[in-house]
Amino acid sequence: MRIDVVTIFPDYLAALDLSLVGKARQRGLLDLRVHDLRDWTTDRHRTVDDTPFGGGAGMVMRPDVWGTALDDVLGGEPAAASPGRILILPTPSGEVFTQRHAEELAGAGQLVFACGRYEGIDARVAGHYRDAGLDVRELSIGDYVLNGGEVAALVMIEAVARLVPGMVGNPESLVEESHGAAGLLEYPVYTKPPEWHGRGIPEVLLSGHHARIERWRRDEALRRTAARRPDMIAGLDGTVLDKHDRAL
Ligand SMILES: Nc1cc(-c2ccc3cc[nH]c3c2)n[nH]1
Repeated sequence: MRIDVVTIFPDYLAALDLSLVGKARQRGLLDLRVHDLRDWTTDRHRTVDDTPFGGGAGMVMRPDVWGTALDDVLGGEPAAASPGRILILPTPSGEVFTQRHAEELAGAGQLVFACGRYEGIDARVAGHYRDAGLDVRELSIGDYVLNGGEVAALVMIEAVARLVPGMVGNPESLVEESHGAAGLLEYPVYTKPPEWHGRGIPEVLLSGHHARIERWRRDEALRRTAARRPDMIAGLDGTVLDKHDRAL
């Protein structure tokens, strides 16, 4: 998979040289390229923004600079001729990014993240590439406002990259996870020491009885989800909950 990030703060993406994503890049599993938007400016001051039409505070990022950058990064091919390519615009006003998005994006051939700053990117940029037939997604990572798209891009890249085959050593660990296949939050986990600040371990986890352990974990996941994310319970399809679950 190829991932391109276009930003005026390329150093913000240095975290992608570390840990799993960094190793995947070294192993050639991930072709991740970070680009400085200012490399596509044409003036002495390397200007990327201007005042908003209609007035108001702040500045807006120019469509012409973004257009030349994205045309280059998309390889100059007509957008429609590039299936498996997705242009992602992090924005507080986008659809909220979820694990389902991560799973879908992990199957793409190329992801291009356009990280805005200031008051955002001129709205014509998204429209231009959408009308050219490209798959354009305006995505939020949550209902809070950041100062730019870079942190959102880091979040989405990590969530996607860890799903790319070969990224994590044990693919099993991708199955048992919060927001996993069962659509429930993760159960609580424990490790040594068996006692810590006078707090022990749930007895069932020391029993060696795997069926009981599995059931306890499922119950805890259900309890946690009902308490913290009742919206997720409402979203479960009827097949997920068995009669034991419903009795909780
Ligand atoms: N979920 C979320 C995204 C953002 C975001 C994304 C891009 C820009 C550009 C300027 N401010 C921005 C904020 N805030 N919160």
